Amino acid sequence: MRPSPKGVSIHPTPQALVATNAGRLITKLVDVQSRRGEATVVLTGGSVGIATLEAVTANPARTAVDWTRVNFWWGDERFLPAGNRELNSVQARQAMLDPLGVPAGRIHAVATADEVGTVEEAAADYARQLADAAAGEQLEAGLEPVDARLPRFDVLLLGVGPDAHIASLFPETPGIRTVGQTTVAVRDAPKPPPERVSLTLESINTASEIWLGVAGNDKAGAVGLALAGAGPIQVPAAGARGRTKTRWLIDEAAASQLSKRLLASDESEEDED
Ligand SMILES: O=C1O[C@H](COP(=O)(O)O)[C@@H](O)[C@H](O)[C@H]1O
Repeated sequence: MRPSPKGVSIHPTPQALVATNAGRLITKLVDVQSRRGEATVVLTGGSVGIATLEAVTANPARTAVDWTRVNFWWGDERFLPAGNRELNSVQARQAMLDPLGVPAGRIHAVATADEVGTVEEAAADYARQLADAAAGEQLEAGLEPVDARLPRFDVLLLGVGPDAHIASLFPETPGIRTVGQTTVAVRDAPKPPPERVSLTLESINTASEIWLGVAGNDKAGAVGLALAGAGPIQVPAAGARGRTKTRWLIDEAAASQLSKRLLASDESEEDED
């Protein structure tokens, strides 16, 4: 890995990127579990997101995590019938949740299109699931909430689209502008399928750590703009900010449009931990 701007890790290949991300996730979960007993992760769909889960499953260190005590949520989901292979939850189950034996009660998926009638109902149901989990966490574990409507998210994984979308928050759309609610129903998404459910940006930013995993030349413009400080309505990825840490975990191709100023900045350093 080469020296990078603060908070950015640049890996030579997508394979190196996902292998390293998987190792980081395992280490993070071991750390949170040793402090708190259980941990909560928000998953993403997309190329790097799912490959990272496959790499966790393949990593011998996975056995250091108690997978029966990790809670899983999603940053977004496509509104499709149960079992559809385009569902982020179906891909995650196949890549990691099923092979690692995560109990069903720890998996908090968005309702599918055959469970509820509309994408708005699915978004409302997801908000209720989140609020119920938050209430349970406060009652049972006595955890001080970051936001009373949401459980505590230890790590929230995000992919970034070529248009700089994160979760299902696309540039210049109502979803990225939504405030005052934890989830949002998305219609007319520019990337298929058009109907989706997403956490809002304010929900995403309650996470302790946000890790943006990005690979490929087609994402270089989005990464360059986000790290140059663009506005979140035009460049949603620019708006993701973890409470304690925001990590950009990217490959050389995705880093190819980072500004020279950023790469040469005094903040340039070897990535910590
Ligand atoms: O549709 C989606 O796309 C993004 C990015 O996916 P990628 O394949 O371009 O990496 C993903 O983060 C999101 O969860 C997913 O629903």
